[in-house]
Amino acid sequence: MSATIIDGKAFAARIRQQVADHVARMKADHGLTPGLAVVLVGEDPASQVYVRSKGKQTVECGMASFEHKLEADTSEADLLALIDRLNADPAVHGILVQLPLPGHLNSDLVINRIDPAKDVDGFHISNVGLLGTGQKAMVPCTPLGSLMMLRDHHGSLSGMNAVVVGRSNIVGKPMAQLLLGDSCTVTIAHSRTRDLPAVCRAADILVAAVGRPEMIQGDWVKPGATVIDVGINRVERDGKSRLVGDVDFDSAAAVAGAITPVPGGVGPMTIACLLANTLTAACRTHGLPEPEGLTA
Ligand SMILES: Nc1nc2c(c(=O)[nH]1)N[C@@H](CN(C=O)c1ccc(C(=O)N[C@@H](CCC(=O)O)C(=O)O)cc1)CN2
Repeated sequence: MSATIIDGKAFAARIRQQVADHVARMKADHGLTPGLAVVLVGEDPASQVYVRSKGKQTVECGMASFEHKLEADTSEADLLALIDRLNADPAVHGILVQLPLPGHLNSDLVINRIDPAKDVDGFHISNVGLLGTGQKAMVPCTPLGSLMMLRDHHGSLSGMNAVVVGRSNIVGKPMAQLLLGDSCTVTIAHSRTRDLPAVCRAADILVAAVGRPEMIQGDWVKPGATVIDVGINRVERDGKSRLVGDVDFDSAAAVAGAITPVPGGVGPMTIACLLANTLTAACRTHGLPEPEGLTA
């Protein structure tokens, strides 16, 4: 292995410390405590773990955490009514509805009910449009965390060839917009892209967000490229359950210049950026200066 390992766990800890320091100053100087409301519908085990972590890390940063756990058969009307209450609550600066939602609920309708100023996931159509037009937006947490790691590693990304494999609204599309905003030449590739290995081999920055375990092989990676692996896939190996990314780590790390591991890469940055977005939302709501280095 020759690649530098980009340590998302350590990076996320630094972000959380920056958030905690800023929150402490906000309390002391303005008597304000940022608040994050997280809504979980149903009992998906992975979602329960993520929501617990979000609540714990929110409190550890000195912010207020409001958890709303609803039954799996909650009606759309009841969920929308809860969002309306959170939109109107001045103690709540950020609202997040944990995804995926149970099948009977329309995720687009639910997300677009959130006040865009409190949409700390950056999934509301207004924030999608603001990001796409290069305006100040709430930015989705996983792409924001990936961008922070890339900026930290490279300094400027200007002029680099970036390939994003995956076209989801949550990761692939906003990641491409952010890289374009940093003046990369961006290609969005996907499962139907012709000669996907050759497209990937042209990338100085390769972002894998395709949701297929270890699909991207070492011989798809340009020597010296930076590989950001957004995939989190649980697979069975030798009778044990393990997490792997969308990149075949060992073969890619032998070729890449830098690579994020799974676990311990992009994943921890997702929650750290959620905390940063909650702080940013609170600052914007109260007309205070935004935290430096924690926004796109
Ligand atoms: N409303 C949202 N729903 C979902 C999002 C999101 O950003 N907003 N993202 C994912 C889940 N997610 C946060 O919600 C998330 C996923 C993974 C991690 C993480 O730290 N992963 C660790 C491994 C954890 C493990 O052992 O299982 C890692 O990669 O090191 C944090 C948050 C879907 N839903």
